[in-house]
Amino acid sequence: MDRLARVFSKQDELITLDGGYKDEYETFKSLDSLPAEKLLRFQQLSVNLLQDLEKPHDRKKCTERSRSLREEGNIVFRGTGSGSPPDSDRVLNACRLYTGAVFEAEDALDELALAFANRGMALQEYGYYREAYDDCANSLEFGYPERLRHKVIMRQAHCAWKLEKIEPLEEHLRCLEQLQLNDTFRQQLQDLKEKLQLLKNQSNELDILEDSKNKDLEEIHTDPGQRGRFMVAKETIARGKIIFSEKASCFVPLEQRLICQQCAATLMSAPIPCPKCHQRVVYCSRKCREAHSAIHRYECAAYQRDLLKLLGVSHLALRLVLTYLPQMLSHLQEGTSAQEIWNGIIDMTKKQEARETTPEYLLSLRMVSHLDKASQAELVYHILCANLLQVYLKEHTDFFDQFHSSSASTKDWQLITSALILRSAGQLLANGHVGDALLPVGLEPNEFALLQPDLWQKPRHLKLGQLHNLAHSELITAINLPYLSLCNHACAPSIRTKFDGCSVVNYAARDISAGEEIFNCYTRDYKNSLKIQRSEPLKEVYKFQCSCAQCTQTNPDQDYLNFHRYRCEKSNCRQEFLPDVKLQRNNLSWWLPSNADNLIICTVCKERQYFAWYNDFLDLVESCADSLKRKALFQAFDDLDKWLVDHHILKRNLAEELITACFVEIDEGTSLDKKDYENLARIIRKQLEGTAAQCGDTSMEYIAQMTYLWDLIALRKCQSNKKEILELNGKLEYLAKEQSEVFLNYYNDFIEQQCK
Ligand SMILES: C[S@@+](CC[C@H](N)C(=O)[O-])C[C@H]1O[C@@H](n2cnc3c(N)ncnc32)[C@H](O)[C@@H]1O
Repeated sequence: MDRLARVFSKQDELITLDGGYKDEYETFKSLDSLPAEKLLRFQQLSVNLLQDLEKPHDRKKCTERSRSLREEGNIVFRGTGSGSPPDSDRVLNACRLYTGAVFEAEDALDELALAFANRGMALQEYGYYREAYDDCANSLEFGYPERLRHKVIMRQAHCAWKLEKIEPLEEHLRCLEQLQLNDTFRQQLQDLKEKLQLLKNQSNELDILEDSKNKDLEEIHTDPGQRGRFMVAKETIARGKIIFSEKASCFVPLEQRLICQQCAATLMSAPIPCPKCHQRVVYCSRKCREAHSAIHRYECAAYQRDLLKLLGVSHLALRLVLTYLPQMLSHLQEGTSAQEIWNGIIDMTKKQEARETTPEYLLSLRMVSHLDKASQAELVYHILCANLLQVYLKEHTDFFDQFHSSSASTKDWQLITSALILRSAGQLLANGHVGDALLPVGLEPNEFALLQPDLWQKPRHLKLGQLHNLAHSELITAINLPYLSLCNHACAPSIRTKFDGCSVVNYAARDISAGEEIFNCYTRDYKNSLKIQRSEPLKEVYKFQCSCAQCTQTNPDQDYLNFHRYRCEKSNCRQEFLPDVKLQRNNLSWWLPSNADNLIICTVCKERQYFAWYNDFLDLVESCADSLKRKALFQAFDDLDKWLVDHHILKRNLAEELITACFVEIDEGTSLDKKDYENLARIIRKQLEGTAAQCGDTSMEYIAQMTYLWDLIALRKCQSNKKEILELNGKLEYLAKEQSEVFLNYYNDFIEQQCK
């Protein structure tokens, strides 16, 4: 980052942005008219930076590291020694080591092929047949030794049979027929042929095409004032109903998280890395790798240099341009100059059609941008990022080859590309979204959820009592959703957005009347923040002053303050009070280390509150392993009612501490006594009530907390009833598909029977 800042500040000295900001094209055109010497120096700085970022690559080391992990995996897989872990843990541990071997091999292809082959074997034994099938294909692709190929093809055929894929199975069997096989393999081949015949007899492969198209419940209106376009309900929409769904036009993983670059899957059992870009890009399947290749071919060299993580929103902007520029090309071929092409693009953005007929890229091209209102420093930063990416595409990829048949020159297309990246960056600052998902607690960004032996008993089936360990809500993608971006902001949103990989589903968060505007919330909502905490980013980033129903009422902070209601600790007062927002410097969370000097004063008797109980409570949490201290902890929790009223947010934070500490004990095999479990269940239920009140009963926060109750019910440590169990089950709708499958399996494995 420092290096980038140094280069950018040198480039900044070379350019001057004269006059007001016109548009993205004019910006780069004016750069192009710098004096030749300056322009050369300006571009050379980017070229040098890209060269500097190149990392030396030692293939021998890759080979050694990969081999060593593979050999370790082999030892674990064979499970020598009497103290070997149970079968499923042993195989999953081996998968984990083989995955390490796959990653470390990078482009040492011999090792890579062996690592994939071994992982395929372990995945097959575990029951991940689709993934094992892919790994066999990976291993063959990367040059698995000729004389042993029949083993891998046999495995592939076996997986194809398990997956009931008739055509691939036939093909693998045909291939095996032509190889020299010993008796054992001949016998296996014969068995598989019989299985194929059986499959064919019962085959009735009907692809059920789901009609995912919902009836349109919304339409777009335009406000001639500053609010621009906005979305309105065509008819009454009941709470919980799906209003619309959308597939992202593109996304990038946040913080270099290793999620599938094509479909954003997070729970991977057999990540397939790109062997060239140093373990930074993965896919959940060969199909996804294939589908993403049109984009990755232009990003691979940038990942190798670790360039993209330096560029923030400009990476998403690049991806948007890589995705839609080729789609627009046929409309722009005729343009003979950069100016003509740019005019063509702007003309396209002005035409209005119905949503169904609007190409996706036009929805993105029409998003609002506030670059004209950006500060000079911000603007220059985005210009330099766009320029750097254009230089990168020119110097390190064949991106510009696709324009050879067009009438304009490569130089024209370079200008257009920079301008489009800048335009997209400006638009994404005001329109980009951040997607979330539930992941295992404490998972490192380079670890894979489905390879954690402590969690799983079989593919996608958690072990008993482990659901709470899959309840960490994490931000994983920066994502472009141009249709959702048409919703204006209100601090009390009318939609609840579910992120499902690279798609979203938007539910009505409350009943919406016909003709009512449908609002999204761009910041934390009114129950989770003070007005001032929201209005600053809304002004800074989205360039408007919020005048929504919540912000314009007499006490705009009342709904948030209700979760900060205290009872004065002075014995001669003991009155309920709400803290004074101004005295608190707009931050009521005095318990966070960053606000430690924020005092709370009772607004009735004006006495300072000392909260002596707070540290005592945390000490008890620390000593939760001791059964007597644990009893004292439950008592201390009940005592919080003396000072914290209703669903005080701090009470909920402390409940979270208590619940997590107790579950650490449970995870370690401690059996709590009956009363402890009763107390724990009572506190979790109370916690769910509080979370429903502040965040809603379909929020990720609510679902995350629900996992604790499900675990207690599954472990038969607390009583439940059909109504509660079904109610909780209903929340699974709000989880991404891959997570809801795991939750549903858990429900079927351990909970459903208790409903009867
Ligand atoms: C994600 S876009 C929303 C759609 C936008 N109105 C359009 O025409 O494309 C965000 C931008 O819309 C405008 N906007 C959104 N909510 C608004 C509100 N409540 N009041 C005023 N302007 C708003 C701001 O310019 C903001 O930066």
